[in-house]
Amino acid sequence: MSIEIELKLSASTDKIQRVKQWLVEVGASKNNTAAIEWEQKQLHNIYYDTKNHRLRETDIGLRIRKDGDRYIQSVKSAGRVVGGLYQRNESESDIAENKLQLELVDEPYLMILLEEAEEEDGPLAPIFATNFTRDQVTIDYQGAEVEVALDQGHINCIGDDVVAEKLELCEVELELKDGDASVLFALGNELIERFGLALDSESKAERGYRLCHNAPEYTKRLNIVNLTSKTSAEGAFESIAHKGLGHWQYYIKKIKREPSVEAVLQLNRALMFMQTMYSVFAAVIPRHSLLDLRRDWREITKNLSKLIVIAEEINWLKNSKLYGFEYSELTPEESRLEQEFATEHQEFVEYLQTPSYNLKLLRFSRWLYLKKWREAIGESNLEKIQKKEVFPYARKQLQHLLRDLKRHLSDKVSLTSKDYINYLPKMSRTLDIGLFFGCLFDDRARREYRQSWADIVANIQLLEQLAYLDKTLKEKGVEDPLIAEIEAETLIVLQEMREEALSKNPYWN
Ligand SMILES: O=P(O)(O)OP(=O)(O)OP(=O)(O)O
Repeated sequence: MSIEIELKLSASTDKIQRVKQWLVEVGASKNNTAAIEWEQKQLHNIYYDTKNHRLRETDIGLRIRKDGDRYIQSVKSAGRVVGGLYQRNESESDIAENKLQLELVDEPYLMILLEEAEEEDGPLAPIFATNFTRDQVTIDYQGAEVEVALDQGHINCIGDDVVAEKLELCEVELELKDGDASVLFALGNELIERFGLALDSESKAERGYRLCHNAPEYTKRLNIVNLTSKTSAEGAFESIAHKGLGHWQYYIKKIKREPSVEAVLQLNRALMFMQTMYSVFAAVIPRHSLLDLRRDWREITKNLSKLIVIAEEINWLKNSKLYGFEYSELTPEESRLEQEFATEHQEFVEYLQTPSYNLKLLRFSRWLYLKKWREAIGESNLEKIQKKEVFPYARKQLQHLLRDLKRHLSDKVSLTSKDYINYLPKMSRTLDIGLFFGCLFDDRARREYRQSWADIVANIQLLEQLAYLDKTLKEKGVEDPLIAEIEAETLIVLQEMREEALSKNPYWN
């Protein structure tokens, strides 16, 4: 079993030709000898799974590749994707014929998973195929050996669970064969700047499943970060950053495919999550090492901001209907929002293809992958933060938050809708911090405690929705006393809820 480290960039046919030409020039001028040698292959790959796609669920890709006269069976784990950089476990074995031979998988753990899937969920059968031409060359780039593959072809479904017939493939893959992973970022940077390629965090297998797996899509929510009490504060920071970035990437893939309001709201969640992370870890990760990155994310946020505002308004109107607030006067407003959303969506998707966005994401991925903050810390402090335990740190942060909550939401002060709404971002940040560190504490106690605060947040969101509805209706010359009634009731409920929430013993004590 080996670990594959690979940077993937999406391209177009003409860009691929230009990349090819450029690599010839770079290769030749470097060695000062003859042109680099390209190898061209026709690769035919069939991906297997059980009928209910059990392997997909376990994030395993199983395929047989036909490469000339060779048949190669490979199993890949989903691993970790940072920007377009993939780190995956991979097991490859030559097989005599076009037939799975699970006993050849050299990682016992993976072999057991595959055999179990077959025993419990039926035979492994072909699901989809990728057929592409690969132009491949190994270059020496800044002292490292990098295999560059230019892939062009298609993904096709096999069988009857078909969504669409064919998906085009056109991508550049940079695989590190020897040397430092930082070189992949440098080469990726060059390819984005020169040819406008875009980072791609969706593997061929993922795309194949999307095309051929007719399963309903569910909303993936940001959930608790996986930490143990042995994790250092620095390690916790990394896990949280990966979680935030993973959420961002997931919904970027979705938004590139379709104009989804939910995806925009979730992207906003990812941005808030990462912002909170920076402030919570200010004592661990020096602020000055973050300046450029924060500026980058601010600019990305700016490009998404209009879409966020429209998505929120669409969402408020939709939710209001669920509460029974339906007004024919608002129908033109809804259509206007839908239209604006479509236009802004188009613009944002175009922005996602620009070097400006892709270089920023690459910079962040590089910083995270290569733990670049360490350079700003200095030897002695580095040792300190590596030894700093997360548990006391987490407690301190949670305690600090509670003090702030008590100050603002004490049952002694009476609060208006506006006060609550103004406090909402802070409340949401508080819940995120619970996700950062929750894993370190008793799960039941944590859930119970969190629920009281989550209910408060849900009610404040209702107030926010009512305020928007009221304002929009008034603009149309409509007044509905029911809105004020529900608002008053919600304020009473919130008063009781905060009394109860504040009286509970926090789970970290
Ligand atoms: O040839 P590989 O192993 O890089 O695999 P692939 O067919 O390019 O697929 P992926 O998108 O998983 O790298």
